[in-house]
Amino acid sequence: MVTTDPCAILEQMNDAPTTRARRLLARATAGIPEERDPVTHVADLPGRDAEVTDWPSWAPAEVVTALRGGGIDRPWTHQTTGAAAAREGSDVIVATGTASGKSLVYQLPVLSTLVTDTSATALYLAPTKALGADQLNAVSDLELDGVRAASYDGDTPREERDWVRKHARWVFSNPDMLHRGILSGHARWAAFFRKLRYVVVDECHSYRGVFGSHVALLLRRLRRVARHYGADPVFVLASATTAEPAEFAARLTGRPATAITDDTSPRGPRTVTLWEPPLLDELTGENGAPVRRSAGAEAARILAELVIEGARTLAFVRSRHGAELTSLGAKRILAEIDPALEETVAAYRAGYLPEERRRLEADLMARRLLGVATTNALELGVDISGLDAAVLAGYPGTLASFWQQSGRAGRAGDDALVVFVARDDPLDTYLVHHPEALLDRPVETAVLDPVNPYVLAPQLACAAAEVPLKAGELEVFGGDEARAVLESLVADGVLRRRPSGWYWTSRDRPQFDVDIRGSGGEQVAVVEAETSRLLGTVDPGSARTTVHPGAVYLHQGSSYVVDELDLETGLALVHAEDPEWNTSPREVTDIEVLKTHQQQRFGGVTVCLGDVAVTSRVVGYLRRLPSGEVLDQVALDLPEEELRTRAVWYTISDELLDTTARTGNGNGNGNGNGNGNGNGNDTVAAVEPGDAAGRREGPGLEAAHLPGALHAAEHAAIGLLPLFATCDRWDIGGVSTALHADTGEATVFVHDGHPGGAGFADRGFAALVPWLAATREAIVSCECPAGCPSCVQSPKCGNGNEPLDKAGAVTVLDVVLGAMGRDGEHGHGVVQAADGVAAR
Ligand SMILES: Nc1ncnc2c1ncn2[C@@H]1O[C@H](COP(=O)(O)OP(=O)(O)OP(=O)(O)O)[C@@H](O)[C@H]1O
Repeated sequence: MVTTDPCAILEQMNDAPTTRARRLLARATAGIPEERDPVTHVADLPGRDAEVTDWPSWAPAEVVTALRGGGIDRPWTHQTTGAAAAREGSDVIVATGTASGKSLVYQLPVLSTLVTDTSATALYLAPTKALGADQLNAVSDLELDGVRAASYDGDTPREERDWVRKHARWVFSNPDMLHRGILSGHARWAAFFRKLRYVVVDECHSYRGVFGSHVALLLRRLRRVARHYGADPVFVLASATTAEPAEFAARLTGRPATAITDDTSPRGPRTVTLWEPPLLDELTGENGAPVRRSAGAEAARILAELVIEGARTLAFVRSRHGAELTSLGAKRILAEIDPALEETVAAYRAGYLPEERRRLEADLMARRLLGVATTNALELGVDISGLDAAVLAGYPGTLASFWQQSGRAGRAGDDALVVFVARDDPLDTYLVHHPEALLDRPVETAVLDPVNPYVLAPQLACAAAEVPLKAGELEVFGGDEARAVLESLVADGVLRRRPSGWYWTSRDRPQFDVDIRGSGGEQVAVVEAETSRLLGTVDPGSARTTVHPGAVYLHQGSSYVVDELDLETGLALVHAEDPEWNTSPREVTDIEVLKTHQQQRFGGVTVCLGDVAVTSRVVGYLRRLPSGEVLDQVALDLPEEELRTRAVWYTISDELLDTTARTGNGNGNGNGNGNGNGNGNDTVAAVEPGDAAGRREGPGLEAAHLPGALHAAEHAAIGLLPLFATCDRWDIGGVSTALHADTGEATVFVHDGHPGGAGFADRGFAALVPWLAATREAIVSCECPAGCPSCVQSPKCGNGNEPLDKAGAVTVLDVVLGAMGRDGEHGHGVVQAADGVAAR
């Protein structure tokens, strides 16, 4: 409506967006009624000017000329500081923001050395083949004489491999190839190792969890083999911004490193917006819970609006399928407005060739493309920056990724918009209502645990097969832990102990049986029955839940349905089919405490960290529409499985529960049905009927509500742990019970999802108070009446999210936090340990 009232005009002028980012935001929210305003927070982050310096005098002129020709006129200060430290022989980790020129920090010393010492060699490792190919192209484009950079990965043709081994001086590879293709036959690489001067570990923050633990041991193996040939290479690590980079580098490589964290690259100002999609009136989810519009659908709408404004935008979506759907959604909206705009939107996911990535980068730069919906494939190492906007559909799992993705937007001198759209889960809900947890917190350090015996055992076997292990070498592999693992390897006949050390005796190479990306054991092959094409492999531990008969399996954007799962032969047969539903397994689970490593008592609350055995059986699956609507449940009969891992748990004594019930501490009037006789992974464990009944009464945690309250508290805690440990909610599980046989009390367990653990439970134990406080906050800040996916429902609940008692969960957490807070000394002891490393 046009107004002529001068006051109103003045007001409108004051309200009018002043920056481009604010104008884009106004466009994205235009037409949304105020009562459905999805924006929960807007923050304007300032920009920064570059700090440039001169090229170091030690860099040969031809190297400087080549780099200048590649577009770098003068280096930024942090680049020369890092490069100089590496040049002087110190291991370096450069942990600075997106597009801050980390590549130059290793290119400068490596290229300088290769040019001046014509026999020197270097190794570059990337977590993905695509990134390795991109970085190789960047170096090859410099056209420096004699550098002979070449890739050695799964795609390198056999006939080229010989040439690379003999002649390449800078080899671009990945951890998988280093493990299977280089270290396993290192004698053939003797000349390369003898002169190895640098090892570059790019995007090293992605080495976390079980994979990170494997890579940490792999890098120790690499150093040993290099030493065997008389070389002692300098390690240069590049990482997204991370907390405690020096400590992380030391954990990853086993040796101290100099950290470069002072980012002197220029950065434009950014407006970061937190966005919570509205609850839908027309749909309900599991157990009648309200559901929100999906983050992907919301991102499609925002993407379309920004494209209309001519803003170059990347939308990050968590799954490949989701990225395709978001791109399609945006195209559909644009087609109705201007068919020409439809062509400016595309989807991008992993598996694209380097040339395709290049084309995409070029198209975005030339504005032939304006909007791209992508998985995190465009997060690592790709040379796309300076965009107008980034939309993040769902929290990418770590703050490092959050900043990495949002850093694609913003160039010096021009402001950019970042929109974080919450998915319907507790962590995202928490974050959009607690901007400080997203915007003001230091980036977390990556969690890995190189002394996990399940990782250490196969890695030590590989190490011994490469070069017999000597007693003096064990410190770097974990000292006592390594000795214990070696003893068991000897007892099992895997290794032989001789006075001079530990020897691998078989003719076979152990590397081929050790999957560094999995958690051990034979992978299950997913094969299309009709064509016999191998689509991919699945961890043995997750095969029952991801490729059970009837499961919908997504591969590279295509959908398949599983016909048969044979666990003995490790084979899942599938056929191409794209049903409108997805599937989620139902399981029953039991947990047994094997050993308690740490225990703290706080009055009636006890918190523990220890080893557990989790036994689970998949008993069926739900078929669910993308809207969340459940179609039906299908029964399955699969064998039981045992997982030995680490867990953190808390117990509440009967007395404390009785007090709570009597004093009405908490309102306990949720909707839990308290049947308490289901059990499952991430769910309530078996409870004898009536065991809790009769013991507890009152308005607080009364018996009938207790299983649902514990179950809901457990779900929300699983959802929030990724805030404190760099894990995904799918990396961890949980079990809750009103009476556990081993603890004798009401207990909530949260456990690592991998054999031996990956350090996540340890992290949870160390950060118990802030973690449970955030869990409580996530529940109370959700507006739903009785529990929904944004707070206490879990997408992977083995029990169909029953029973769940939202209000009871708050009471449980109040009781636990109250007890820990009351017993101040101990309580604080635990909190302080929270910032420590998750080492054993
Ligand atoms: N000193 C410099 N001056 C100008 N441009 C530079 C400078 N250093 C690097 N660049 C350019 O900045 C871009 C990003 O560099 P680079 O890919 O090395 O950054 P990065 O920190 O590794 O990025 P990512 O966060 O994607 O890993 C490249 O196009 C590069 O050419």
